[in-house]
Amino acid sequence: MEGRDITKVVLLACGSFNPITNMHLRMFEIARDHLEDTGRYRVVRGIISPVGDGYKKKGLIEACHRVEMARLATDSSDWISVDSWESSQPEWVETAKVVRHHYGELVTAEQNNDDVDTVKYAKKRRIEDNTFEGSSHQINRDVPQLMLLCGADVLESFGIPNLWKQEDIVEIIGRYGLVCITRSGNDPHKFIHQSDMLWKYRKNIHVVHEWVTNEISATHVRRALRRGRSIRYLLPDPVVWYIQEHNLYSAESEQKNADVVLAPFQRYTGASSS
Ligand SMILES: Nc1ncnc2c1ncn2[C@@H]1O[C@H](COP(=O)(O)OP(=O)(O)OP(=O)(O)O)[C@@H](O)[C@H]1O
Ligand SMILES: NC(=O)c1ccc[n+]([C@@H]2O[C@H](COP(=O)(O)O)[C@@H](O)[C@H]2O)c1
Ligand SMILES: [Zn+2]
Repeated sequence: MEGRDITKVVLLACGSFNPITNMHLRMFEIARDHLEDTGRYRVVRGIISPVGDGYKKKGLIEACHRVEMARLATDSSDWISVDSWESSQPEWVETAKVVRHHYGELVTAEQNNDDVDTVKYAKKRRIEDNTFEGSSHQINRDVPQLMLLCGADVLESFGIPNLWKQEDIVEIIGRYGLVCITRSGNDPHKFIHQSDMLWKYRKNIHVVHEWVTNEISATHVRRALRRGRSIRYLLPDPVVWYIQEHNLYSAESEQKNADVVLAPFQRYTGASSS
């Protein structure tokens, strides 16, 4: 029987995955080891949620390809999977909403589980009031805790004006939790220290130091492809084959959205194109 004070965790990674790389997959493994090492958590699942085309990031190729590549990359994992809900929405979805959606799915799954498990069904549901920010929202302790998983560059992007709503950051970190993997060029501890808001919720931010620093980035992979260089061993072979088969990533695809303002800036400033 699992100890009462071990919390089940589901990790959710949001991003472009343009394309997915080995480092995206490593993030999950590193995060799971770190959380489980504390003795407080058991990581039961990892979800990759590729952003929709409406994000309008420069060089972002169609979601159907990014989702399929992420599926191929996670085929061999018994705990990481891909979810296409976010990418199939007609417009770009704020990350806080994506987190909310997945938490809702976990609650529904737990309720269905209760319905078929009569022992569990008879049991008094352990529901406690969530005291977060005085919200009346309830947390069911049987539902795993959902944490957003990201690299330190995403954490530092919280400081870019008009990119994130402050209340969204508070919700993601204060209500759910964040696991942040170090990335060279970023100093998440310093960033948290310098932000009063992040400092307030620092206990919900798990900074995971990656000692085997790995500079793989999707930008590097796309650049190598444009130059006809090998990308083998930077991403799983089935993803390499998929890219070759569909002739993805060219000088032309890198110009996609070049004149378009990134969706969050459009939404928060009213700007549409440059
Ligand atoms: N090498 C890495 N180390 C730590 N985190 C990473 C690394 N590569 C990607 N991530 C994280 O993975 C998530 C998805 O990132 P994203 O799809 O932007 O990949 P990327 O490699 O940064 O791509 P791009 O170069 O196009 O920005 C983000 O949270 C990002 O911080
Ligand atoms: N305000 C927001 O919710 C907000 C702002 C910027 C990026 N994001 C998300 O962060 C991720 C960043 O991905 P990239 O690092 O590939 O740009 C994406 O999933 C994107 O949707 C969310
Ligand atoms: Zn990135």
